[in-house]
Amino acid sequence: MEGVDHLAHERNKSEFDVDAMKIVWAGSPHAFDVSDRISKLVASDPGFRKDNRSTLSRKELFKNTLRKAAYAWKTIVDLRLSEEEAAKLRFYVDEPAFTDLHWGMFIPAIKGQGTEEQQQKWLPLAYKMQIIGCYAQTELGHGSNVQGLETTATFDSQTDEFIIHSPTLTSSKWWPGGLGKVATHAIAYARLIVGGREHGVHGFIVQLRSLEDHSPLLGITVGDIGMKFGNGAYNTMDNGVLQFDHVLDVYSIAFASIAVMLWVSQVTCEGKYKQSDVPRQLVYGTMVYVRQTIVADASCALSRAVCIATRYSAVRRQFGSQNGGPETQVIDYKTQQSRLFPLLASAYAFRFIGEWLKWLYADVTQRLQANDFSTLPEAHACTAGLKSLTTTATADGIEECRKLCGGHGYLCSSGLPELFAVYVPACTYEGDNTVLLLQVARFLMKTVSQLGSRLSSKKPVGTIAYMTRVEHLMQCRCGVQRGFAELSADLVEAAVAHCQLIVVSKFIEKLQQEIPGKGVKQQLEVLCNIYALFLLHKHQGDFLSTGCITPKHAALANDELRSLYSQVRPNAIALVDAFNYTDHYLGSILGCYDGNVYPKLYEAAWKDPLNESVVPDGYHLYIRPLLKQEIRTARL
Ligand SMILES: CCCCCCCCCCCCCCCCCCCCC/C=C/C(=O)SCCNC(=O)CCNC(=O)[C@H](O)C(C)(C)COP(=O)(O)OP(=O)(O)OC[C@H]1O[C@@H](n2cnc3c(N)ncnc32)[C@H](O)[C@@H]1OP(=O)(O)O
Ligand SMILES: Cc1cc2nc3c(=O)[nH]c(=O)nc-3n(C[C@H](O)[C@H](O)[C@H](O)COP(=O)(O)OP(=O)(O)OC[C@H]3O[C@@H](n4cnc5c(N)ncnc54)[C@H](O)[C@@H]3O)c2cc1C
Repeated sequence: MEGVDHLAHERNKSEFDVDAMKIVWAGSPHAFDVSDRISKLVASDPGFRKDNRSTLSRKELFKNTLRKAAYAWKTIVDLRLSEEEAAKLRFYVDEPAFTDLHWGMFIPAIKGQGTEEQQQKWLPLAYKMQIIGCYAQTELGHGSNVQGLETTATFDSQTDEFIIHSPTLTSSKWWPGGLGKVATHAIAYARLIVGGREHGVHGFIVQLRSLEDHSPLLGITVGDIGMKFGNGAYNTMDNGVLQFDHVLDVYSIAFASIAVMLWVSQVTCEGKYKQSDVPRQLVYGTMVYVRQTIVADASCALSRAVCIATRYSAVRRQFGSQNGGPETQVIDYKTQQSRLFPLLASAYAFRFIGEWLKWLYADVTQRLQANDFSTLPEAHACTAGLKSLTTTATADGIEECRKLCGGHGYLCSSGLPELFAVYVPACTYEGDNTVLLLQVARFLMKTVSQLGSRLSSKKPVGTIAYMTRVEHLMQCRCGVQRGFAELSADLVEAAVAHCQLIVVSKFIEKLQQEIPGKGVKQQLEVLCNIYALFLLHKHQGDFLSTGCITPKHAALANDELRSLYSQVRPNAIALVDAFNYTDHYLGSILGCYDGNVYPKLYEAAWKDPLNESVVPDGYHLYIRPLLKQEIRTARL
């Protein structure tokens, strides 16, 4: 039944203006227009086909990614796309590639930490992709503990150059995306040594490969670190290993073009190190920037999984047939709703927290430029904490969506296994999620310790303003200061609660704005209430044990949740349509717009390479001898 909309009856039930909700989701009419146009452009171009990823070998997969990146770049140049349109094109191409690190970390690192002179030298080349960069921080032995990195950068006052060296196996750079096979340059992080003294970890721009024939420069050993989790998935990326060797050959390094990122500190020609008066934490600035983009991306990945699971739940029927009539749509089961609708609410909540964090980041950047560093600790805590919260919830949410789709969710053609495999490293990269929560906990404890302190006249503001209203924090401040490590598991829970408070309060603030479109605000209110009450329900033990609510409140919250799920039910399909995803982007038979799932699943199965022949390769060697009881004599 090609061309029939199997979900039309669901769409007819909706009680709000879907087109207006699409604008809310996109952020503005302009953002919607760009997103809509570029998504259709990508979907209609066979050059961006992606349905064969899970069956390609690593080499074929990687070559295909190189082709797509070159094709994407040609499209961007030929169509003279703006930066906003180019970023959307990358988003809808939907394939991790070296270009992400070039545009997402290498360029921002130079913009954020390089001197004006360095920016003038490197940015024009990088913008035209005449050099391709990566971000080489993590080593085999250390990722989280950045101050523990072992690579050294020793200033040689004779030649005015830095000699970069990997002194041990564990100091090999390990993981940087784009490094393995593509990057010509890296921002490499190394301990700066000047005149025999160490001055902590700094970033250096290092050329890795020849711009003529792509061979590694002298003293540089570089390659890919190998296959990662899942088929296709993140294996389109060449995460790499890199060693610098200068030990007996200073010229090898002199050959390379190396420059320290000097915004935070300076090394004079006479070989003197000068720390400038900006906080040294600004060396970590690129991570703050990327964490903020990761939060904005979480809602995209979660909404995609939720869209697939919601549409399929409306198509799928099991049990409950009355008098030979149709069986029950699984979306009508209360258990299905109680698993699915909080995820739908989370997708919207994360969308709005992403928007707010973008604003916070722009605000702190503006202040830094005016030498106002006062909000940096809060910005660090918010980006770290929200990155941790949203990526954990999204990875778990994608897996829950797979289960919500039953057996068919386990097929690659559902799109969910690959989405999970691509997404789940977000819980680790840009800071392990627990390590990041410990940073939030540290920030909270510091704030608590300053509450009521005679030495500090500062009142907590922004996301920690509520602390002045929490009386018992005043009593517990001394104990926590002494026992941080001992209490760290509990403090991580407190950090999550703090971040959830930010998400809920920013969702509520969003609803205080004018939101046009019939019924749109009402739908968002329902989702906001689901998000908050679901948390209360899930953590009711904590709320009850701390006396924040009574058992009666807990029961009422649960009743209210059930009623809210019923209100979402008729609008569920329209709420996921509002994401405005093309079938190409969703990459899922279960989530296709028209809901025509079964014929598509059946057809896709026959396209599997195993079905190219009726009798499989290997029959004569392994199956027939087994059947004929000849296995003992067969040569396996
Ligand atoms: C196809 C063609 C397309 C063309 C397109 C055109 C344009 C399109 C654009 C497309 C863009 C693409 C977008 C893609 C997006 C990017 C993709 C993302 C891919 C991700 C790849 C992954 C990369 C990485 O993983 S990089 C490595 C990241 N590593 C980490 O995160 C390490 C984690 N560790 C740390 O951050 C720290 O070291 C930490 C915080 C754990 C250290 O703790 P510590 O021991 O306490 O450290 P210390 O140094 O002593 O700290 C002292 C002090 O400083 C505070 N602190 C720490 N960090 C920060 C910070 N970041 N900011 C501010 N303050 C900080 C810390 O709290 C201490 O404070 P006090 O307690 O007050 O002293
Ligand atoms: C797909 C992918 C892409 C990546 N891309 C890049 C890149 O482009 N550039 C780059 O430089 N790096 C990159 N990385 C590396 C990434 O940033 C690190 O893996 C990450 O920061 C985690 O560090 P780690 O591996 O050292 O983990 P570890 O710190 O070794 O973590 C192991 C375990 O120890 C726990 N742990 C660690 N420290 C503490 C502590 N203080 N207290 C309590 N528990 C602790 C963690 O919670 C975790 O459970 C990438 C990683 C992945 C997976």
